[in-house]
Amino acid sequence: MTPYLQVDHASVEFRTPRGLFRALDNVNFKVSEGEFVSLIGHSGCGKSTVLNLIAGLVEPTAGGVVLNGREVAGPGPERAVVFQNHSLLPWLTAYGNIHLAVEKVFGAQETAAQLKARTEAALELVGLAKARDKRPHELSGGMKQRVGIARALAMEPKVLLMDEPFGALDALTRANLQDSLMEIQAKLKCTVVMVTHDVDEAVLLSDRVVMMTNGPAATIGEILDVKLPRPRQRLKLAEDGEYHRACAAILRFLHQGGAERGHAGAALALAVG
Ligand SMILES: Nc1ncnc2c1ncn2[C@@H]1O[C@H](COP(=O)(O)OP(=O)(O)OP(=O)(O)O)[C@@H](O)[C@H]1O
Repeated sequence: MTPYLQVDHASVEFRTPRGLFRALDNVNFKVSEGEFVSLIGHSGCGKSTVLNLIAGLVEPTAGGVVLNGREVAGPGPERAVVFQNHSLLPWLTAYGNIHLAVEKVFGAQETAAQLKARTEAALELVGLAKARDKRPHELSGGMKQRVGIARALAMEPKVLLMDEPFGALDALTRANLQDSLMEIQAKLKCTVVMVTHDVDEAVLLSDRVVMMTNGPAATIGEILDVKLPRPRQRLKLAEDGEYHRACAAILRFLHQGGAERGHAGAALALAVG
């Protein structure tokens, strides 16, 4: 079967003042349509570079990315990105930020009423209908991330790319948004690739977790299937043996395979113990 999305034996080198730096080496994995895949690995290993490669923001030096049978050759509206820091335009309201993206993607073929309906539906989807007229400085961190997610989803992307979307949020807001994301994904059945540092988050949300080795020249170490039925409820998972086995497998990889000997390994050993 042809995969929906494939990072196909991709390598990335960056030019630096000290010469070429090989960030990724022969990264190869496939994602099915509607699947939720997380990328996890130690800080600086190359997770964002993989995501940017899929987004078309970084060019591979070897290999490539194929989406739905077509080679990715730059950014496109069928691949929407949500960053850790919301990246909203400060002078526009929540409605305005989403509407701008909607207009860019659908403006040429749809009426003003249709664009308005799309924008309102996206606000509704993330539970922000009442905050539509607020500007980013009037919104909490979690609300800003919700607007960012709504803006990305309003573009009806084939693939939603998320780079540590909840990394800057407190634990409760984060849990809340994770639950919303699971509901939204169940409803829209979109394909998601998400970068995270958080083992629990990866297991809770993902169908598969792609574990990366440390850089330079990072590559895929292992891929874990998360065999937990959906819908998933975090409180029930706390007592689920399969959930704990999945978390332990990732921690083991990060500790043994992904971690450099030294500080990173020691820190994770504390987390496991
Ligand atoms: N434009 C660039 N030029 C030079 N080096 C870069 C560039 N972008 C990334 N790198 C390097 O490539 C490596 C991978 O970076 P990347 O941001 O993908 O890692 P990451 O796993 O997402 O990190 P973190 O978890 O800390 O966000 C790092 O060593 C980084 O310094």
